[in-house]
Amino acid sequence: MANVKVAIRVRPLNAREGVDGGRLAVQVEDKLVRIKNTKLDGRQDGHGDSREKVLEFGFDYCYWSVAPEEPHYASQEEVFQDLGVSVLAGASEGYNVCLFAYGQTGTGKTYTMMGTQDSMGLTPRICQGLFRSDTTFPEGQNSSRVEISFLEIYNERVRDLLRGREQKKKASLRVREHPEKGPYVQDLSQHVVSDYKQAVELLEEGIANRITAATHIHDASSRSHAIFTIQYTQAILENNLPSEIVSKIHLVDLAGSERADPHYCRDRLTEGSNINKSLVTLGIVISALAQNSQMSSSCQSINSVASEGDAGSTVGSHTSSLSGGGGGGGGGGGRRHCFIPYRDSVLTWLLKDSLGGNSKTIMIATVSPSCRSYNETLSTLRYAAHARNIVNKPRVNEDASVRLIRELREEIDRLKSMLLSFKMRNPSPSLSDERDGSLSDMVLQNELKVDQLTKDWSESWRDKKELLEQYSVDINRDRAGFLIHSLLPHLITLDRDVLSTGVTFYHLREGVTSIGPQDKLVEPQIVLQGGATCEIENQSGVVTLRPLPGSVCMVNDREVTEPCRLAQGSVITIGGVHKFRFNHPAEAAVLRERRRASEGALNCSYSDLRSSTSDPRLGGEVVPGQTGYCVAEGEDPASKQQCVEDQVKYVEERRGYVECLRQEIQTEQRRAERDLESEQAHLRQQHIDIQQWILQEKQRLAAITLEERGTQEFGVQTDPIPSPILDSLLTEGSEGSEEGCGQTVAPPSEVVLNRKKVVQEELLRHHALRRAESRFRRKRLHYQLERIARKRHLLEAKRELQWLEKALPPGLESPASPELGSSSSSRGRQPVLRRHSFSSDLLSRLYPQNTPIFRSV
Ligand SMILES: Nc1ncnc2c1ncn2[C@@H]1O[C@H](COP(=O)(O)OP(=O)(O)OP(=O)(O)O)[C@@H](O)[C@H]1O
Repeated sequence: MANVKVAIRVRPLNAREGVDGGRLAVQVEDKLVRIKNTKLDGRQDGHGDSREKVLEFGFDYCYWSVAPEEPHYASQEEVFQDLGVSVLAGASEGYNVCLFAYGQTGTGKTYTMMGTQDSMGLTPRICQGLFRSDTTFPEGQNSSRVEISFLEIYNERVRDLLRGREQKKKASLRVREHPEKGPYVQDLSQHVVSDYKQAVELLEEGIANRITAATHIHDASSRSHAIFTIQYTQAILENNLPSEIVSKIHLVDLAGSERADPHYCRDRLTEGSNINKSLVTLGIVISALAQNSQMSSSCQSINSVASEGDAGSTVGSHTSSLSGGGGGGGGGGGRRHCFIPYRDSVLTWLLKDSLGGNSKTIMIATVSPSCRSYNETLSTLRYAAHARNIVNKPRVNEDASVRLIRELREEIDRLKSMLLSFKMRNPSPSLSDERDGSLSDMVLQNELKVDQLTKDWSESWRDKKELLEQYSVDINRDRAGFLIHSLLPHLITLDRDVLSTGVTFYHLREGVTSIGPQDKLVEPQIVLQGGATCEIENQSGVVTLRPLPGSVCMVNDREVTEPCRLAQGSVITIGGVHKFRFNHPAEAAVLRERRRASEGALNCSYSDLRSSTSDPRLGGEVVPGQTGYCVAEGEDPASKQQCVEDQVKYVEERRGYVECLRQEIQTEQRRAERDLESEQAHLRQQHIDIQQWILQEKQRLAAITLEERGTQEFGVQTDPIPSPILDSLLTEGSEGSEEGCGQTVAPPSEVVLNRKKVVQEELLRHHALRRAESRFRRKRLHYQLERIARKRHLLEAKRELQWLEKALPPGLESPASPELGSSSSSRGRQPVLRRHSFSSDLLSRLYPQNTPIFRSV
């Protein structure tokens, strides 16, 4: 439980207030604020007027910021040292914290919360403090993440202040309520920041987007309530127990309350009435909460009344006016708890947790010292006095498992000390044995439980952390999308279900990742519905898919029955329904580098060369016969030599690669031909088998028919019976039986039954043959398409090689491949080639020697 802390800050007199001598109505002394009604000065004290001449209010902090030369002047730094530091302390302990500035328009809310160019306010100072607080824990034992969002509530609508320019005028965002996390703004942009500079840039961007306008009192009055939220997540390792605590810091700059002026334009009046409406709701909420808190704790109520002294009665009367008399008097007269109308305004709804909920809350009420603002200042002080009575229930936002482990550890300590004191009091073993034993058992049990829980939690934590380390999420500020980077090979689900909306990533770590249904004996790492099973092995970056018996696996729509190496971008289908895209970030990086290199070689050719050789101002060394190489300005001969060597090495590698592709195409072609031939032979054999079987069956049927009909003369054909003949046999048999049926109803004869069976069998065999034929045709087409794709790949590689060879210095070029022709060395001038930066080490790991890109299946 924690009361809302309240601070009062008195700003300097402004030009308007200073004209009539600048009479002051407010005084500050330590934690007391006195307000004097100067209108009563001329009258006899108290006579004929029930109003108090001087009212006194007690607060947690009072800041006098009227004139810097005064001894008790409170600067921005002093305010930060009290309020900002306690915000940071609360956040670092894992509490939600809210700091909000309330006050009449022009009294210094924005100055206090945001500050000016020369005088930083609380918000930027708190951001600064957040990025400094990493030193609280020993090195390497904690890490933190800071996410920022910034919104304004204008005319009861929520706008995202960090949505980029093009979306500035877009419709308002919706406020929703999560059953556990409470109210939140749907689609509000969150921005991960890693240093103070980024945080302040966001703050400035939001402030620039905020709606301000000139009013009679203030030239740049904020016309909206602004909520700057920092989500601060800390990962901590304490007593070997890793944990994560999350704290939300709301820094709120409310719009100023003001009296409606009929001379304002309609927009200004609507704004004003909305501002006032939400502030009145805030007042009612504060008042009702204060009343509830007082009822709940009579003790607290007495304390607060005592500390407020005379002001208590004033506050009490004001409560009823704010709450519309709904909750009875402020002194705890009502029996039932008041209803808190959080939802009556967007502001109170969003600040629900900060007011009476899970948050440590500080209110800073800003006032003018001038006697001209007596009424507004008094109203602000009463408002603030109410807020002081609100009791919140802040709790550390940590994982339930961590809390349980900590509580169990505390319990163990308690039991151990009980055991110790028991032993000390009963030194005789006979007396203490029983009790001692049960206590020891409890300690032991709890210790075992804690050990297990700590182990489980640490493992799951490590897994999660490892996973997070491999990913980085980039939420793009100005555009709608966001990007997830991962360094490990991974699968992304391609869901067929149109109603599925999530995206799932599966990391393929070093070793074997098993994929299959949950009901397997050993639970697979990737669980799929249905009977689909396979394994994917990642061995030093080489990822291989291994289908398991009884499951159909396809890679790029081609069925695989043997282990198959996966390449970047492959589409895998497991069990016909589960589709994934395979990504290999390291391989993709190498491929991108290659592409860039070949594009670079193509692009930076003759134009570079021409300029480097013809324009001496460029400073490139022009060597007759060797023009165009490594013409980076001022490069020394050694690095040029190195550059040329690199180029030669790269060309060699590419040549090997082209050769490897060519061989692979030939091997694949031979394999495909062999495969198709054997399949064709199989088909042929199948066809012959069917024919032979038909012949046998025909003969068998003829024999049975003859046997059955005895002397009846039925002609038996001796040539092979194709399917239509069997059909006619069946018809013949049927006709025969129909004839019989014309006279007597007899069961079908054995011949008829046999014929039917044979016909069915024949149909089945023909159907199987047709299926095998169409499979064969598909396979042939597939091989053709694959060959085309391989050839295209080879062509691209050859073209790249051609360019690279052309770029080699004369004398250095190795003999070009016969297919490429002799074009490379015959050209007069050579194109410029830049140095390539990819690692050949990585390349050889990803593409080990003799590993074909298209793996045979
Ligand atoms: N403590 C202070 N010291 C110096 N100047 C101050 C102080 N407080 C406020 N001011 C000045 O008073 C003027 C009004 O302040 P500010 O804009 O912060 O008021 P506000 O309460 O946010 O007004 P509104 O509610 O209309 O937005 C500004 O020019 C600001 O620089």
